[in-house]
Amino acid sequence: MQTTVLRIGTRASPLAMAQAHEARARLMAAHDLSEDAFAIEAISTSGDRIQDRPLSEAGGKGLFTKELEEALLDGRIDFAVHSSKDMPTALPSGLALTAFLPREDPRDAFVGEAASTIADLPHGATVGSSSLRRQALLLRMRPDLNVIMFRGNVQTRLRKLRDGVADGTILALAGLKRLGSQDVATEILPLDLFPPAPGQGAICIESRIGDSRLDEMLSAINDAPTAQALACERAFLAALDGSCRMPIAGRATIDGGHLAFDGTILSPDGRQSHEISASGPVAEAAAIGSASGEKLRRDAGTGFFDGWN
Ligand SMILES: NCc1[nH]cc(CCC(=O)O)c1CC(=O)O
Repeated sequence: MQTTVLRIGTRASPLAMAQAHEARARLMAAHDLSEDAFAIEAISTSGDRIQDRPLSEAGGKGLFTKELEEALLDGRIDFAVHSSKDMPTALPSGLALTAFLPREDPRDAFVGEAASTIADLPHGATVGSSSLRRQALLLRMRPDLNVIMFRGNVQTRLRKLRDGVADGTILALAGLKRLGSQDVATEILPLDLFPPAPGQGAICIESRIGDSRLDEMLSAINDAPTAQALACERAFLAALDGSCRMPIAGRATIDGGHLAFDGTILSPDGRQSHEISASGPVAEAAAIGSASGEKLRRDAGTGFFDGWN
């Protein structure tokens, strides 16, 4: 008989709940457990509450994770389920990312009202996105576009589109798929034109360091290639001091024991960019990521990073 209930912490948005359910389903399958073995605790975060300004101004990524991490450190939950893309590179001491689920499609999708593709949007059309990366990539493709801030969860953004607030928006295909809403995508954006954010499409689990019984359970659902790719992407971000304050794209792929990484940094207007491609053995995933970040930092020069804030 199951005696201890594992408490899963998650944000309350429909996408976050879908991710928590996926993590629970994988744990149930791996360990032959029933739903009763888990309790899902939905926790509201500052990132969910702040809707009136870009998160890059309000304090960045940690806004989606702070309250979950406090619950972990207080022992109110046993592990938290996150979108890796939302995770800061530095975690509070005592916590670690202990498992990654197999990565979903990392591509971005365009959801168009006025046209079904970015290329077909009328001159000067309005596209909503609060992501600095998506804003810069949009402007690189179409400098004529009027890019406006668009906050809120996936449903909120889709409602704003229907209300005519913008002619289109960009969302992660992974999120749309997890919500069963991939049909709203009118164009799947190619990786070379629209390189994804580090971590995009990968769900991660954060827990207390040293919880060995939990670590053993989680190791059964950890996807090694996703974990290796994320070690590289997060090291890249850390080397660039990756906050939400500049447009950064980065993606690693794993083929057996080999890792290939592509990274891009852009100016917010999309006019300037620096790119890197690197590869090597997966055992060096983090080293490849940080060397790539440092190389881009040198290529761009310090002015590149200071000029936009
Ligand atoms: N900041 C919101 C967020 N964090 C992760 C995803 C998508 C899902 C994923 O990347 O796994 C989204 C929504 C979006 O970008 O459309």
